[in-house]
Amino acid sequence: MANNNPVDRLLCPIKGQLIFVMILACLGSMLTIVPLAGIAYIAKLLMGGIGTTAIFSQTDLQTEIWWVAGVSLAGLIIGVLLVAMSELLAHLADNQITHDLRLSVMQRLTKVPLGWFTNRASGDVKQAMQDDIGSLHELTAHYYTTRGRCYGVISLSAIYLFVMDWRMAIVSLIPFPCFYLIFGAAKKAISEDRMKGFMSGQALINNAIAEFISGIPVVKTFAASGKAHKGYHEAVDGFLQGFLNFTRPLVAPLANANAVIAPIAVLGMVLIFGTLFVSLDWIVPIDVLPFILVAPGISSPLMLLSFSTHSLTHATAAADRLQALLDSPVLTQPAEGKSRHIVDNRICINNLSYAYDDQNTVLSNINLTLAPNTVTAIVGASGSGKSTLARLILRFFDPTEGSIALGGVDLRDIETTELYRRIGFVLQEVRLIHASLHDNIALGRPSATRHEIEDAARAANIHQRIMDLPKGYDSIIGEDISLSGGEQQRVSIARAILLDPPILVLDEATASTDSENEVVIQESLLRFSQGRTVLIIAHKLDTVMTADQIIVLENGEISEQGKHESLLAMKGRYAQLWTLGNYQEHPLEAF
Ligand SMILES: Nc1ncnc2c1ncn2[C@@H]1O[C@H](COP(=O)(O)OP(=O)(O)OP(=O)(O)O)[C@@H](O)[C@H]1O
Repeated sequence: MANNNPVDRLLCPIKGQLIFVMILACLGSMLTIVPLAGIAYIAKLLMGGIGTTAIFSQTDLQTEIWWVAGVSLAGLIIGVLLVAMSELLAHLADNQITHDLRLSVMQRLTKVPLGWFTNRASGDVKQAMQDDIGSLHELTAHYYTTRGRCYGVISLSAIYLFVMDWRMAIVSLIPFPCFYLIFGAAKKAISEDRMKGFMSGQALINNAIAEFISGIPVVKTFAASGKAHKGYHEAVDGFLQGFLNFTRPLVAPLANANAVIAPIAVLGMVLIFGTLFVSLDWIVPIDVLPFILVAPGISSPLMLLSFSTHSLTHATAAADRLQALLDSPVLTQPAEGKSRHIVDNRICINNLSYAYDDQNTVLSNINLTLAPNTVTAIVGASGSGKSTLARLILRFFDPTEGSIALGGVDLRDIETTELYRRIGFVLQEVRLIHASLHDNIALGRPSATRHEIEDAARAANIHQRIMDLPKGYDSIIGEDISLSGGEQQRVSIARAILLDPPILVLDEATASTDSENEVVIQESLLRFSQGRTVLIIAHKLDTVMTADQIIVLENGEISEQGKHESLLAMKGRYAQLWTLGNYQEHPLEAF
């Protein structure tokens, strides 16, 4: 049966190494017990135990003591070396898996549909790439060696004590099962409801903090009313209550459990029962020494064992998220060569429907052709599905029903690189990278000359703004310059223009631009779109009134379709939107 444990699946490539480091750590820590046993043995020799005076001459006794001391020292040195080696190998294994995981996540991210990113905050990806891989470090680099060391110390100590005297071993080890009894009872006291309350409180507070930080300007504006902080306060109070419910039943039992196995408590047990057994003549006083030396040393590895389960819980949650990321569905890539059948730059949308989830169909039964050399505009109320349609043409997602063909070939049969070589796009949400303005514009064509980049920037009406900067095109975004939303859009328009694609999709490409710049950009886009297949999504109807066809979307369906004049004459939804927008006829400024 396949192993579905996310930790096991993620750590599978280094499982062998982890088992090996665990065994090394176990052996190493066992050897560190040898000096304690050696000390006890030497003490017994010196005190005349084991009938030594009878069998050892003075010289033999000295030789025996040197031997034992030598073996003890060797045990200690080899033990420490083995433990150190296990730590080193665990960190090497961790480096390997971290490196491989980062690469796998990156590779996966390059294969997921672009629409995947619209559904996820970049914070999620950052959490997986940085925080979750960091949590796995606890597991790979430390958990297995810690467990190995603990098992080694506990098992060899117990065996050694039983070999020394089984009765003393039993009474010396009694505190340790007691620890688990008390600790186990405490864990049972935390019902699933309490655990859920604590976890959901934690999630609520995380969201509240994120909202609080992102909304600080608003919070400050409304702080006088005191209401703005309410959500945050409620989340904090809720978390506190959940935290108290969760921890209250734990505090006392945990303190008791820890007290029971504290080294001093174990030593107390050893001394009390040692005295008793000596008075009963079951053992001689020197027989208590191994228990004094070794039994208290079991406490800390036992505590470490119980705490190390925390890192396992943490790592399991992290592994879950990472595995989900690695299992994200990828965009199916067609067999090579199908793109060769693309005959022109015509886009045909056939009976297309799309739903983001099972319940809500966002687009239904769309039939539309975007012919080469024409500009098609999509208008409609907010939420009518305009951006979704644009994203489907860009293959951010595949249609739920129906198909989109480019030059007679289904988009699903066109390799991604070929698709984006043919279709350029400028979307509402602009993404610029932390690099120079030159590199940002040349992102899709790194071989472009400075002259070509400047021409593209001129067409997007951003050239002069860039030239006014002290470092010009070499200004690093985010370091040398902070661009406004409109300026960012103009940089991304320059980027699309430089790519020179035969098909262009513009989704509110000038939405953040002021009216003056908008007119200039619309004019340059108009020049640029000549001879291409262009799809424009616009909120402002007057910016697309000269489009070859205007599509009116209503609740995910095409309600009207035609040229500006014929749509106005229909006196339908378009005419209504035109009247509501109080637009003026000024065709020169439009497409
Ligand atoms: N990633 C998504 N996941 C789920 N639903 C979505 C997603 N993106 C959009 N929607 C929903 O799909 C519907 C259409 O959204 P879309 O963004 O396509 O509309 P729009 O006409 O472009 O709106 P606007 O003009 O405001 O940008 C809306 O109801 C929206 O809530």
